[in-house]
Amino acid sequence: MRIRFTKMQGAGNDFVVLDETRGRLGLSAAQYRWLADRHFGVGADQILTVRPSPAPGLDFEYVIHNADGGEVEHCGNGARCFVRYVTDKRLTDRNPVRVKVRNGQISLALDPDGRVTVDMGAPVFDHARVPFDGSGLTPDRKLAWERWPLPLAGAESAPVAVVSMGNPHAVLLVDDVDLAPVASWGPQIERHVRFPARVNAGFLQVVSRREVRLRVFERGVGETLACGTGACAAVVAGIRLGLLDARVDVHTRGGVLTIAWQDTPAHDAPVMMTGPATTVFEGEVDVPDDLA
Ligand SMILES: N[C@H](CCC[C@H](N)C(=O)O)C(=O)O
Repeated sequence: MRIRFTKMQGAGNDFVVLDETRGRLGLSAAQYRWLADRHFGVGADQILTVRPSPAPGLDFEYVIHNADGGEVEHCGNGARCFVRYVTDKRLTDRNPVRVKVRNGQISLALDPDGRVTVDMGAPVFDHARVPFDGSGLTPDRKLAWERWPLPLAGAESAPVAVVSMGNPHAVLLVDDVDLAPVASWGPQIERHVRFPARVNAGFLQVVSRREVRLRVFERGVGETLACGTGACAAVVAGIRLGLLDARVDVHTRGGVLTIAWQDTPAHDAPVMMTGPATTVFEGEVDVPDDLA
């Protein structure tokens, strides 16, 4: 099947963007995997699909597939590229743009300086909705909020803060992200039995109350250069742990994201994320129809 696509990136998290506003492509999980494959296909961390509005008051539907072909609930860096795409392609003249994601809706705005600000919605801490199974574990409460000692291979346990941004995140504090056990702990945490839907694993280094460094081993992908929802989850966790102020610059390996969250007694304020969104190239490709 010959398809047109647009290659984009937000802080180095890269995407193949597909336009289904004039009809569905009907791609399979194997075809999404092929598109994301950096050797046999185009290459991307996620595949983003633009679909027409599913309901009044919404402008588009935003569908996300990880490189492993699985559909997921949310992608923050992808949301910024989404609004850049629909604006540059003149699919809308609205700003902000309201889009439906799997678990709700979000608002995306193009800023005058060319960056993009996304209302990422409120974080979720209810373990059943992450989902996370903390049964039988005793949380560590040395800081202002709880961290759960996730049993890993050997005698190790990873003290994780658990938060959902629509998609699940486990956030660990590390002294230096460059020395963090991302390659060894990342896969163990991603597929840990206590995260029944798997999880994105964030390694957070607090530089100051307004500056952090972050690496994320993403569910369904592996380590990416940046993770937007991971940056939101890490800052929210850092604020609840009492370590961060309400507005934080997150230094990722692919660029800087600015996250703002005003914590309240109900912890239900929306998280605002600002960062770059860039079109790299346009292309056409023949996607094999006979993939296993
Ligand atoms: N790997 C994530 C989806 C993409 C998130 C990330 N690329 C972002 O910018 O938020 C998951 O399985 O929940």
